Amino acid sequence: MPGTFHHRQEQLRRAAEQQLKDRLLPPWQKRVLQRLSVEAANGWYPLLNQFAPRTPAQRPDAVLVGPQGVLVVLLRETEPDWTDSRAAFVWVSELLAGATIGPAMLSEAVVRAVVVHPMGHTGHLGEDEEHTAITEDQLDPVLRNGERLLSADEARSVAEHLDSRTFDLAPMMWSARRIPLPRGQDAETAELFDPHEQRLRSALQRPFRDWRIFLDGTQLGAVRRSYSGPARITGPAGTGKSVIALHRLAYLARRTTGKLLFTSHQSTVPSVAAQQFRQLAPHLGNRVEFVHLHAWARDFLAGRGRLAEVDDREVEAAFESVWQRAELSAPLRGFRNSRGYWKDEVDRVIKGRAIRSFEAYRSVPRKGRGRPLPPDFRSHVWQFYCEYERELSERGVFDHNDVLMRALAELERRPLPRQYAAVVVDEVQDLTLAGLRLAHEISGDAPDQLLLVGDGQQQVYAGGWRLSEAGIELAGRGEILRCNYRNRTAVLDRAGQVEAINRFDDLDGGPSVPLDAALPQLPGGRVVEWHGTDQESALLEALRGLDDDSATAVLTSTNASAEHWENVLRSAGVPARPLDRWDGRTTGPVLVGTLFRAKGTEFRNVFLPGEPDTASAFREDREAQLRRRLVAMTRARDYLWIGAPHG
Ligand SMILES: Nc1ncnc2c1ncn2[C@@H]1O[C@H](COP(=O)(O)OP(=O)(O)OP(=O)(O)O)[C@@H](O)[C@H]1O
Repeated sequence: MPGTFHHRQEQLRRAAEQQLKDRLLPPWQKRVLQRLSVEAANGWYPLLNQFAPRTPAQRPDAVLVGPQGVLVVLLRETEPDWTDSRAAFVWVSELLAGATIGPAMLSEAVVRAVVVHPMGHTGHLGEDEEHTAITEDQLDPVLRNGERLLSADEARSVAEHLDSRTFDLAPMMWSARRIPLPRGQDAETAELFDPHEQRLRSALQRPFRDWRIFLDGTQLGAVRRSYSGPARITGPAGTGKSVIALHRLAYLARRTTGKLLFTSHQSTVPSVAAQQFRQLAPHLGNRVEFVHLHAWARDFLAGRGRLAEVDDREVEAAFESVWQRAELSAPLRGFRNSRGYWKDEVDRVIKGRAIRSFEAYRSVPRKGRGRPLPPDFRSHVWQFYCEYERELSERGVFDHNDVLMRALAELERRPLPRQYAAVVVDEVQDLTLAGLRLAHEISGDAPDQLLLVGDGQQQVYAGGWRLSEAGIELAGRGEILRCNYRNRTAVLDRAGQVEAINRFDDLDGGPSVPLDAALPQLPGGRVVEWHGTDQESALLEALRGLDDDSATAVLTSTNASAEHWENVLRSAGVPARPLDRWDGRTTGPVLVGTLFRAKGTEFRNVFLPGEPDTASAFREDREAQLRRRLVAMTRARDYLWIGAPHG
C-alpha cells in the first residue's frame, strides 16, 4: 500500500536495484546491497565502495552508519584473512577519527567489522575478535538487534563525515545534503517511524554521554597518540584516566597481536577495569590480562616453578615478634611511637625500594616520610629490618615485597618469551619503587609499550620515588586531563576544598592539576555535612531518605570501622555487603568498606561517617589522611554525606 512501511522498503529496494544495475556485481552481492539500502528506512546510512566488486582486499565493500553504530561490511565468497578484516576496520576507524558530535568526539568502540557470505556458505560463522561472520540471510539481527548507540542525527552526521573524508565510499540511497524521508513524512513524524527514537532522544538529554562512545578531544588524543617511549596520563579524580586506559588498550589491541596487560597495586582496580572493558570491547576480552601486580608476579613465578605464595598471617606474626623485642623496637619507638610507621618504613622504603645494603639505606631520600632520620640512627632501623628478614626466613615465608623482587630478579635472568603488546599501570602513584621497576621490566621502553596512569593527590600508601629511579624517562610524553565527568558540581566543590598535597608529581617534577582546578561537567549534586551526637541514627535516616539508593557505599578508614558500620546497617534491616566482595553490580545491598578498597570505584551516593579522632601530630600523617579523604569524597557522583559526631 502506498505510504506504508513495506511500500517504502520496496521503493528503496527498487531504487537500489536501479542504482546498482550497471555494476558488475555477482547477483548475491547485489541482493545484499539492496537489502542494506532498504535499511535507509530504519535510520541506516549505507556507503558503497566505488571499486566494488573489485574492492582492494583490505578495504570494506560497504560501510553502514546507523543506530547500532558503524558496520564495516566485507562481502566475501570465502573467509577473508583476519588481517584483511582488521585492516578494513582500521581504515574506517582512521577516517572516523575526527568525527564530532556536538562538543564530543566519536570513539571507535562504535565500529564493528561484518563479513557477509553468500547463502550456503559452510565455513566458520559467528563472532570472533576481528569480525562477525554471517551469511546473507542473517543480516536482520545484525541490523535490528543490539544496543542503540547513535541517534538518527548522530548517525547522519557520522555518515556525512565519512562521505567527506574519502572518495572511495559514496552514499547509497541518500545524499549528504538531502536525506530522503518516506513519502508524506516530515522530520517529526519520522520519529514515530522509529519506536525507539523517543527513548533514545530522552536518553541523550542526560548530561552524561556514554563514556564508551563519546570522548573529549584531549581524551581522544590520549587514546590515539603514538608515544615513542613510556608515557603518563595524569589528571585529578574523575577525569576519565581509567576510561582512557581502557580505550587505549582496545585501540592498541586492534593494531597489534598478542596479549596486553592492565595492572595496578590494588586488586579491586583491575577487576573493576576488566568489567568495564567487557562493555567497551567485548570481542577483545581475551587479549587483555587484568591482574594486580602481586598476582601477576605470583603467577609468573609459579609458571617458572618458583614458590611465591604469601601467608599474610605468618608475615604479620614475623613482624610482631620483632616488634615485641624491646631491644630492637625501643629505639624506634623513641623516635616515633607508631608500629604502622615502622612497618611502612620496612615495606615501603627499605623493601619497597629494594634496598639491599645499609650503605644504600643510610643515604636514601625519604621524601614524604616526615622528620629526617639521622644517618646514624638508621642503623637501628636496619638492624630491625635484618631481624625481620631473619624471622621470615626462619618461618620459611615471603612477604609481598619479596614476591615482587623475586619476580623482578627472575625476569632479569630470563625475560618473557613474548613481550606484551602494551602494559598499562593504573593508580601508579601507589606502587612501590620495586613494583614500578617490575612493571617497567615487564613492558620495556619500546614505543607505546608502557602507559602510567595516576594522580598524586590520590596517593593512599606511603612511599616516594622518581620515575627516573625506576629507569623510566617520560621526556614530556603524556596528557593532562581536566574535565571531571564523575562528580556533580556540589560534590566536586566540596572535595576540592580538601588540601591534599600531591607528593607524587612533586617527586616526578611534572606539571599537575589539583582537584579544585578540575572542570565539572555535571551540574547539581548534594552534600550533607552532619554534626550531632547520634551518628548511627542520622546516617540511617539519611540513607532511608535517598530518592535512589542504588549504588550506595559507606566508606571508612579502617577495617574495624567498616565492620562496625556493616553491623549497624544489618541490625537496622538495611542489606549490606563488604566492598571487597562486590561483584560490580550497582543495585543491591549498600557496600561497606575502607577507602583503600574503594579505589577505582564510583557510587551514586557515598556516606563518610566521622570516626574516632585519629588526628596526628605528624604532618605526613595528616597529609596522608587528607589524600585518603579526597579519594573517598570523589567516589560520590550525586550525593555525599559527611558525618562529624561530637559529644
Ligand atoms: N568522555 C566521557 N563522557 C562521559 N563520561 C565519561 C567520559 N570520560 C569519563 N567519563 C566518566 O567519568 C567517570 C570517571 O572516569 P574514570 O574512572 O576513568 O576517571 P579517573 O580519572 O580514572 O578517576 P579516579 O582517578 O578518581 O579513579 C566514569 O563514570 C566515566 O564513565
